[in-house]
This record gives sequence, structure tokens and C-alpha cells, in this order.
Amino acid sequence: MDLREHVRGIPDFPKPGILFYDISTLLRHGPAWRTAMARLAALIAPYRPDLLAGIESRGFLVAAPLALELGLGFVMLRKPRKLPGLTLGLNYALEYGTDRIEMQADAVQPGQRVILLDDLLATGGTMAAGIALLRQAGAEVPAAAALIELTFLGGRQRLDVPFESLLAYES
Ligand SMILES: O=P(O)(O)OC[C@H]1O[C@H](OP(=O)(O)OP(=O)(O)O)[C@H](O)[C@@H]1O
Ligand SMILES: Nc1ncnc2[nH]cnc12
Repeated sequence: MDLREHVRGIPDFPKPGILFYDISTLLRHGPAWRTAMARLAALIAPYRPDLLAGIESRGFLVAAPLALELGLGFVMLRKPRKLPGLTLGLNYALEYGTDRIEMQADAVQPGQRVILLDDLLATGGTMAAGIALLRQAGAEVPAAAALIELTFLGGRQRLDVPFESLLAYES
């Protein structure tokens, strides 16, 4: 199945010159969504994860079903002040401005292998921050993955772990 047919590139949104890649159309199509999750599961299984982590919000849509598919637990990396209990957090730079992600301090046991997932890798800033935060919590991060990679933004060059994606777009 060609999954590209099920991802919509919307012109000039949110920034002129860069397509906005929308996974709503993929989510809506049961067989395509199932195929995408099965292919991504096959890509990350060789890294032998103990847990999967996902970045709020679209990353949850990828990490949670993959965790079910692989029979693993799932950890949420969330926007600030959303998680109860003791949290760890990290501020990071975006193209314009800054953002922050947080996770529960006891979410990971020291040395657990945690793969970080998101729907899309653009500049890589969000993924790099997520990896740093997981390490702060004691995790080993053997790899990161996303459904979509915008190769022309060079995001994977900002990551110091292997990165897997299902669909790469050149523009
Ligand atoms: O590689 P980067 O340049 O950091 O961009 C990628 C991030 O941007 C989007 O999230 P967004 O902040 O739009 O939040 P959302 O998932 O809640 O839509 C996307 O889901 C990634 O998390
Ligand atoms: N071009 C893009 N399409 C969809 N989500 C994004 N997040 C950051 N850049 C994006």
C-alpha cells in the first residue's frame, strides 16, 4: 500500500514555502493506519525497546498504538504543567521562540531502553529535546522514529541516535 496517498500536504501552511503534512487523512483510513503502524513497529523492534515514549500531541497518536502492537508500555512527554506528581522538564529553542516538555520523574527505570516517537521530524528540535529529557530521567535511547521526515530541514543531523521514518519528503 502506498501510504503517501493517505498523507495530505497542504500548501503554504503554517509557513509560506513549506507544506504542512497532515496525518488526519491517514488516521481516517483504517487499513492505511494499520499498515503504517505495522511497518513502523517492524522498523523499531530491532532496537529492542523496553518502553516507547511519545511527544504531545500528535506523537501520542503514533507511540500509543505502536506500544500496543509491540506489547510495551508508553510514556508521555507533555507540554508544561499537564502531568501530576514530580516532573522533569526541558526548555528548548524553536525556529521562533522557545517551548518546554515535561515527563514524570519516575516514568523510566535507570538503563531502560526507550524509543522516542513523533508523527513528524521537521527541524529536529522537538525530538532532540525529547531525547535529552529521557536521558535526564535515566533512560538509554537506542533510536528515535517518526512517520514523516522532512529531509530538506536536516532534522536527523541534530540527533545523536539512529533515526527511522516511514515517509521522507524532499520539499
Ligand atoms: O522537528 P521540529 O521542527 O521540532 O517540529 C516537529 C514537531 O512539530 C509538530 O508538533 P507541534 O508543536 O505542532 O504540536 P502538536 O503535535 O500538538 O500538533 C510535530 O508533531 C513535531 O512534534
Ligand atoms: N511542515 C510541517 N507539517 C506538519 N507538522 C509540522 N511540524 C513542524 N513542521 C511541520
